[in-house]
Amino acid sequence: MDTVFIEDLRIDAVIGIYDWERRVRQTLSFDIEMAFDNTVPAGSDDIALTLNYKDVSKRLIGYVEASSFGLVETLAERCAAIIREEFGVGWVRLKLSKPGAVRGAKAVGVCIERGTRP
Ligand SMILES: Nc1nc2c(c(=O)[nH]1)N=C([C@H](O)[C@@H](O)CO)CN2
Repeated sequence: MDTVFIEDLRIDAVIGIYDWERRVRQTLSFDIEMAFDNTVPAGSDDIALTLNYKDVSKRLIGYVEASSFGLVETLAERCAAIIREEFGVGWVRLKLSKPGAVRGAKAVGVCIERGTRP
């Protein structure tokens, strides 16, 4: 299975369940793997035939910056749905990390897989 990936995409957002978290923006990190047949664009060297990681990144940046969910689970689910529905991706693995949220841990968060692997 081929993939297109986005690693450590950092986006600031309002996220969290505590009162103080509703008043600040925190940096989140996204690691994303998306199933895609890369032989098609490779055969023509045509950007239009790719799953364009810049387009996906820009869409997520806009969405996440405007979001204000309590749970990382909710945000991860919405982002996975955008990738699948708007970019025609059949399978996605999305890890959403909240760096520094827990003392002693480098990061905490969730990893979800949605859709069917080709
Ligand atoms: N499974 C989760 N656990 C926790 C979350 C979360 O979104 N999902 N959030 C928090 C707080 O917002 C935390 O990040 C503040 O440090 C706690 N646990």
